Amino acid sequence: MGIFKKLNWFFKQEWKSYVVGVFFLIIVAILQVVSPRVVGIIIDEIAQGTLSRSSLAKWVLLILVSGILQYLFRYIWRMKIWGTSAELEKILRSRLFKHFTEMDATFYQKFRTGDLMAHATNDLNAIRMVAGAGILTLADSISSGGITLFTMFFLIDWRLTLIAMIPLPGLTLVSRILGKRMHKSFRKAQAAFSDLNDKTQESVSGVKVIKTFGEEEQDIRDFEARTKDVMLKNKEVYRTDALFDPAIQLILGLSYALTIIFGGRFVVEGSISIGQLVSFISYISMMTWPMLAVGRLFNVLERGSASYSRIEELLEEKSSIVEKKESFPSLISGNLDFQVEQFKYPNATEASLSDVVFHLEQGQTLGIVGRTGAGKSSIFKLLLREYDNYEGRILYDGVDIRDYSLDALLKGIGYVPQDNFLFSTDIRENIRFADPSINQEAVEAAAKLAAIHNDVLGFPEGYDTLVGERGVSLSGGQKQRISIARAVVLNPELLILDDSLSAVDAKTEEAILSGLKERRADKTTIIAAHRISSVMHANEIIVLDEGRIVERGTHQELMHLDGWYHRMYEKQQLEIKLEGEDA
Ligand SMILES: Nc1ncnc2c1ncn2[C@@H]1O[C@H](COP(=O)(O)OP(=O)(O)OP(=O)(O)O)[C@@H](O)[C@H]1O
Repeated sequence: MGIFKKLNWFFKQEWKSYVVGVFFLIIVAILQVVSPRVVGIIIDEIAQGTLSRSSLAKWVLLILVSGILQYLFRYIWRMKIWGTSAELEKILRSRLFKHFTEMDATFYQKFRTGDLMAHATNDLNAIRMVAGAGILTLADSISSGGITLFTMFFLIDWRLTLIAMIPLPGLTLVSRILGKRMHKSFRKAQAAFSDLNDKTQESVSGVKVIKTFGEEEQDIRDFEARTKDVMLKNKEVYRTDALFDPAIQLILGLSYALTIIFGGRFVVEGSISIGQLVSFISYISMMTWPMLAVGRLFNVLERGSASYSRIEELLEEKSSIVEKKESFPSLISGNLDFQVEQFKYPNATEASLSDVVFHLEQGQTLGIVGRTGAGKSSIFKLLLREYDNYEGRILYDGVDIRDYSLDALLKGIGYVPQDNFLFSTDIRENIRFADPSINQEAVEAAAKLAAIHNDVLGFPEGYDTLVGERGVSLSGGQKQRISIARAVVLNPELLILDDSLSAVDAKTEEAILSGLKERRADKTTIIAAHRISSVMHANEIIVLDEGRIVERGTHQELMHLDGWYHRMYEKQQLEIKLEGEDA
């Protein structure tokens, strides 16, 4: 029943609908006892020979009217209670989604996509059942069970009612034992479903890779193992579930037996009429539903409670990135000072950045090169405030980036990530993602700067062409250039290109870089690349190795150093020459 307490906030908010729903539910319960009593009266009138045509018509009409009213009122309470429960699912889903958008990188490393999706679908469904089926069965079993018992007690015979109730405490025992088992097994089943969801999500998005490596068989086997696990855990849930109804039937069976033994004796003794015994037996059969409902209620509540704790655990996760109460609201601008003494990813043992210090005047460009895993992307993650747990400071115009509001910081940065991502909409919307009110002229200017404009004109529907799963397939270079256009369209204070030119050819790269230089003369740009040609015109270039700056300077200075940079440059020049000869 704890789950009702947890959902109290919702019931308080929606009490009106529930009051109307429960009111009609009680009316239906009262109407339900009419027919068996009327049947009992008719039987007694037959036995006494007093039944007339007109009294029979009266009783039949009463049964009919009660039937029609039950039909109407059932409709009302179902609409009220079911409809309101859908509202709960909506509220929780919005809350969960908002929470997802506020979470940091650590959260997304800890919880996988499929798992989060399982929470947002299956678990919310189980909670909605509490507010719908749960409330309904609770109110229904109490009202119809209570009213039936009341009628049996006061209108038929109180002794027989007490005797028939003897087996009822068994119900509490059964519910308690099976309820506990249900909670445990349902939690396990939901966790297994999360796991399966993850697997499905990963396999579907990675299907091309799986096929290229001919690993379908292995993947199918893996999938089957997880499906089997979900099935076995759900079987356990159903096994517990299946034990409820027979246990209740057994308890009811005992009640019937006691009623027939003792009720028969009372009829013989003449303390009750035969008609009353018939009504009483009908009432016992009417108790079947409230009692089954109690079983179902526990089932629904235990499932809901298991799911609610899973959702609560997610909602309790806190983002480590918190905005200060009095944050600096103006957009970032000015000089950038990056002074990180040490940065370690949460749970990592080794530092990913050590003593990385650079100063960038407004309008300057910084180049970052280094082997893979050297720490280039880590610098960007700190600039974008994906992590706060570093020693040192990052200042924009002398103000720590942790003092800016997140909005002010992130709106000032145009970021092209390494694994660029396009949304399933048209090219125009992808480019003006940051602000849908940007006009076509600005979109085209950004596309020209990113050297994608001519490609777009070549597509069947130009800027209206859909991309993503249902649209055209774009080449890696085209995707990269649309991502660049998206980042430059607002002419941000800081532009970050994280290996964003890797899939474009040398000529296009040159066109993009010179365009950026011209357009962004008064803005700051950071370019990380494997190709030296992407960074050689930067005001300063840093060479990273294992998270440390090992060489720094302009292209000329680095060439004189005769270190990693120089060797890399020579090697890449040689490759270009060989490619040219091949061609
Ligand atoms: N989320 C993470 N948790 C723990 N360690 C991480 C995480 N992301 C990156 N690292 C580690 O931090 C180091 C630096 O990684 P980073 O992605 O910054 O390198 P990079 O220079 O951008 O490499 P590449 O050129 O291949 O993109 C690597 O050793 C990497 O294993």
